[in-house]
Amino acid sequence: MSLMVKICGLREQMAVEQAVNAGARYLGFIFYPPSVRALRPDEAATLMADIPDNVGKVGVFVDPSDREIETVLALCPLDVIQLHGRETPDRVAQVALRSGLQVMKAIQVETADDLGALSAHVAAADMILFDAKAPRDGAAVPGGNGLAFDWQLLQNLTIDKPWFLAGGLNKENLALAVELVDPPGVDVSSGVERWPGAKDPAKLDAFLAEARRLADLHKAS
Ligand SMILES: O=C(O)c1ccccc1N[C@@H]1O[C@H](COP(=O)(O)O)[C@@H](O)[C@H]1O
Repeated sequence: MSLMVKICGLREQMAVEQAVNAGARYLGFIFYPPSVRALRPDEAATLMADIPDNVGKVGVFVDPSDREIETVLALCPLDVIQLHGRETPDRVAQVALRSGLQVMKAIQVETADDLGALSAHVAAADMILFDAKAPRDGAAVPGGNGLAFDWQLLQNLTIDKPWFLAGGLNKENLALAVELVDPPGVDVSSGVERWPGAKDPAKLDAFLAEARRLADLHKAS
């Protein structure tokens, strides 16, 4: 098993370099102004300048207009557009067609009902990401909340596209998550931070080392 790791919500050059050197497969940059991790396109472009081609650059959007996406793409060489709002499968397909990029659709999960539209999203998107539903507080952003959901809901899932488990992951709970869900990829933001928006070098290294350990364990078994 190779476990893909996506580190999301990057804002600092040092953290970008560290994530690349420690084996992250994807790096995520937030283009959603209400988030504490949001970046302007020019700031993100600077952070992306030296990322090697084998590491995917993911732009995270929430119900974006075409114009919002185009404004970011004018400066940022994204590989993947992550849609983390209430986008329908038709909208997902439209974004993929217009941008020519891969699209990762985030599905926010609380109960089995939240997986009802999964097959339509799988058909429309190139990748799927499962995250916890945001708190019902009206001020909450739809992701990056450090909240996990009931991972058992994803057990025995068969999806013929790459997919990621996200939501409240950290070094301590990664082994259990991987054992229960066996995801091809995992995605983390809060769990490798000192405080919202600031990545913690020690937590970042520990998370990526744990992901490598779990992948090696799986290979050896
Ligand atoms: O991180 C954010 O601020 C954010 C804002 C809006 C949409 C998505 C966002 N983040 C995504 O949420 C997952 C899970 O985060 P966490 O590990 O639970 O903190 C994160 O990896 C991003 O893909």
